Amino acid sequence: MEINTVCVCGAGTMGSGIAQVAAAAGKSVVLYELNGAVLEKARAGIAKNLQTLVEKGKLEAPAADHIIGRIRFTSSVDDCVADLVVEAIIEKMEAKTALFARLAGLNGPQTIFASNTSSLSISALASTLPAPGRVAGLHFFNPAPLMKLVEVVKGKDTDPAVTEALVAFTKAVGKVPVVCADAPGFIVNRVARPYYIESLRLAEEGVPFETIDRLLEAQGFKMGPFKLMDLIGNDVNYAVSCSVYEQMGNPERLKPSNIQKERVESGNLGRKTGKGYYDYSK
Ligand SMILES: CC(=O)CC(=O)SCCNC(=O)CCNC(=O)[C@H](O)C(C)(C)COP(=O)(O)OP(=O)(O)OC[C@H]1O[C@@H](n2cnc3c(N)ncnc32)[C@H](O)[C@@H]1OP(=O)(O)O
Repeated sequence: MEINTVCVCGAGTMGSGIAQVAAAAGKSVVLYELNGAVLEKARAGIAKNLQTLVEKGKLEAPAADHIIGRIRFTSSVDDCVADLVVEAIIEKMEAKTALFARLAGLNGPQTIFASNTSSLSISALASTLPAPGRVAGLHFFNPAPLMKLVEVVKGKDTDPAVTEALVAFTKAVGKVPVVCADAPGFIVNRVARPYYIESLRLAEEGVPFETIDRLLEAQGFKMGPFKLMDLIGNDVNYAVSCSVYEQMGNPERLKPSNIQKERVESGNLGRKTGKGYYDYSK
């Protein structure tokens, strides 16, 4: 079950990063996004990332051209035919199931349907499709071109051959796969939840978020929790917080914070909107 062609659905931060990673590894990629402005931003972002690598001497200019040339940017769902479909659209189950149902009708029986969801149940997503055995999780981390880990999530019906194919694909694109069970937040988001939630509690109690970030970075964390939430996107992080909280039975210790909710409602989503906990507009 070799994966040579990849369709990435959703050209936001994660989708464009995954498309870049797959194209850089020689795969033929379709990047599908309905919103033309988002698609254009993705094209410009990938071109800029590749240009930066060229300027640093890490990539030859012709190789950069080949990488971006391997990505077909499209707003037409009819182009979404591939060996592997990876969805990285909005973190809502109904949107994901509707997309996969549509794409199942376009693709052949061998196509693998993978979700980059951070926390939604892969088994629940698969159960709505005609071939649940072809569905799995393929969870990249932000920024996808840099972060090595990928969680390969087995749903209750995922065919073992599909898991194997995704492990091989992950390695082929230069990442490190970890196969995990379909549990709330999988591994990383389950373990990381208290990093955010407890930091938000401290902020609610009046500790400045800059101080919390500074202290944790001084302890060796690459990014303090507030900088990291701004990188991930406060909308994404809040959706994951709510999803893990609900799936774990609403324990007080995992209750999402109003501070997160307020950031989402005010549109201060982090780096991608120019403002979150910090201001990136300057
Ligand atoms: C919500 C979910 O389900 C999943 C998630 O995504 S959880 C979040 C997971 N991500 C993390 O935990 C990220 C933690 N942070 C880090 O690892 C690092 O801070 C970082 C890699 C993002 C940046 O590294 P840094 O050393 O702090 O900063 P910086 O010096 O600016 O960057 C280091 C290199 O990365 C590159 N880089 C930084 N951001 C980049 C991006 N978005 N895309 C591509 N390259 C990037 C820089 O150009 C630089 O390259 P050189 O070494 O060639 O100069």
